Amino acid sequence: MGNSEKSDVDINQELLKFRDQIDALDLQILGLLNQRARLAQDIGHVKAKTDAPVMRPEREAQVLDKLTNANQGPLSAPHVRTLFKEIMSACRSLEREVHVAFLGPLGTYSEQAVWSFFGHCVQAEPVETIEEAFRQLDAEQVDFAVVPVENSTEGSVARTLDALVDSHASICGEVQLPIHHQLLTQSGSLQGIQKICAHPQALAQCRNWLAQNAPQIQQETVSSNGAAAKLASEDPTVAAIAGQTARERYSLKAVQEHIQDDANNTTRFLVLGKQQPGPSGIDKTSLVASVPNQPGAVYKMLEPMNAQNVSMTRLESRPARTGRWEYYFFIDLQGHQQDAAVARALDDLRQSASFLKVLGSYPAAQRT
Ligand SMILES: O=C(O)C(=O)C[C@]1(C(=O)O)C=C[C@@H](O)C=C1
Repeated sequence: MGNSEKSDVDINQELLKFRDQIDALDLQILGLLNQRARLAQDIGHVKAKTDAPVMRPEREAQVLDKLTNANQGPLSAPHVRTLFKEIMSACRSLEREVHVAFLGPLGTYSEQAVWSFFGHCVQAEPVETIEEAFRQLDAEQVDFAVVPVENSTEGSVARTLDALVDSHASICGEVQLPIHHQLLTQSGSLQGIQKICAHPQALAQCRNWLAQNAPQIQQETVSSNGAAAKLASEDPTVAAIAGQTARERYSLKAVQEHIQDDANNTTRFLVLGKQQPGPSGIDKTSLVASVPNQPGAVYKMLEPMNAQNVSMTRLESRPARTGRWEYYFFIDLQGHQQDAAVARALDDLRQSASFLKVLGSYPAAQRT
């Protein structure tokens, strides 16, 4: 007994020694962070003279890329990205508060995408529809809007693609969010639960898990994951399927995490704005084109990318809503529109397309 008491004292002394060193380092880090924040304020004053945008997605992507390349651990690349994203978010907010509309309500995966892209020092404002997010951006009520554009199991979000054709917004960034559904209740157990509420897509994505683990509980569809979590927070007999942001926002507990049937379920979100980010070195360009309804027209449309050796990462068609069997083609290319090869491919495409709109060049999403 004497021995174990002694070793407890030893362990405490060892911990104290390390904690003293951490305390000293934390003070140094704090000093450095405030030096960094003052530099960001200086940049903010320079930008204010010309009304230049505060948020620079290409610069933030370069900062994160440089730091993850220089990182020697033991922190992982995602740790470094997460920490420095929040540091830049705080520094940016000292220049000016950035306002972002997202597809609400609170607690949706779109809200999670906002935090993932901008960090937590932004003013995030839920809106009811995708069209309203575009409208607020066009009316300059917000600086950016975040909307879903495709899911790895459910496919494209048609309303986002349609709105992109008419809007003046440009794509400034993207977020690839792994969708990890959780079963949430007030107590963290299924005892006394009478129904499970979720968005229809979430129910579909958890079908097998629910059949095996909660076959007797009634299921009810609601308009969003956030709405489901809100209901669960108001009623102890309701469980919700939603994500981590909803769990935190509504103080719910997880009965089980990761209940989606496909472990790689991912949703891609677009960050829309009024600015055109410059090249970051790791960019993508999105465009929408249509071609005359003639034999060989689609082949001709794609030929310039082949000729210029530009990689195409996505091709998606949508009816053009003209009633004449015409289609819009949504195309993602690797590279920035200011890169020589991409610029030449776009010039050639302009010749063959009956309609071409470059939706934006922006830093490609990196894993966090
Ligand atoms: O470099 C800039 O333009 C800054 O405003 C500084 C900073 C940063 O904290 O590093 C902050 C906001 C921008 O989005 C990019 C970077």
